[in-house]
Amino acid sequence: MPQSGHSPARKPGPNPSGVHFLASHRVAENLISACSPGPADLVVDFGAGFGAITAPLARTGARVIAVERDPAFVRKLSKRVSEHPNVRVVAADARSFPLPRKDFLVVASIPYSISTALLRRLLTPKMTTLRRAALIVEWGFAKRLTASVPRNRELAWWAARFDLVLERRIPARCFRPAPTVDSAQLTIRRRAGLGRGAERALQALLETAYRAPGRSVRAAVTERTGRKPHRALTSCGIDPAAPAGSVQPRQWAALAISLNSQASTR
Ligand SMILES: C[S@@+](CC[C@H](N)C(=O)[O-])C[C@H]1O[C@@H](n2cnc3c(N)ncnc32)[C@H](O)[C@@H]1O
Repeated sequence: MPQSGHSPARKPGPNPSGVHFLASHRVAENLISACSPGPADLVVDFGAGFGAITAPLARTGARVIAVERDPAFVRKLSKRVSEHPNVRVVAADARSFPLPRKDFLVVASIPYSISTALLRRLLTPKMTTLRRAALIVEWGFAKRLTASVPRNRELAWWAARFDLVLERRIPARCFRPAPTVDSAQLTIRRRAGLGRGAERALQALLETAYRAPGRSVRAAVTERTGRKPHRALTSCGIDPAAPAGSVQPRQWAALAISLNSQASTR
């Protein structure tokens, strides 16, 4: 996270301008324990820098991929973790680095500037293999992501399929140099029970709902399914007369599961 800008032309050094390194072991440990990685896990650290997170991750025995774009940091980090064969340092851009095809975790303090792009890569695809993530992100960004009612369809899609939790505030003083704003620890876990069919139902529901978020959820679901949804809505705790844009992500997830199971038993 904390990075107010990244010029590809800047000179590497111990403290390149605009990059804020995590300087708190406790914050790194909290982040790692939110995912509890072990030797059976694959963990990706995006924007690994000098390894404030990669180094303690290495000691968990998990297989670690540390992705870092700056060649000078890549060299230093490779040296630092050279005694850990479970760590691979990759010189790459986190926005295009190929994500693992098998189940993986992410533990990272990601640059502010790529937060949205990275979350889009991790949370948008239907076929994502991300199981869990613990991220340090900018405080305001974490608040928007975890709002009880998502502000748009993309956030609703992420928050309905993944449980997004703002765990704690991380004061700016935990970084060197300190950024101007605080950060947050965000944890991300896949919701159980949303299979392929329910995900398709969810996508269709959100498309319809967010086309006219002020319209009642009853009207949106009726349009989508062609059926009267009263019982399905109330059993998921949704007021049928409420605006479609006011439904909470976990309610959308429950509704998609319910509508999908009704469709498959008819
Ligand atoms: C905020 S620092 C965090 C460094 C380290 N994880 C820490 O906590 O101290 C962000 C790091 O991400 C790297 N970075 C910035 N943009 C990147 C990108 N698109 N892909 C990969 N790394 C990037 C920067 O070079 C920097 O090392």
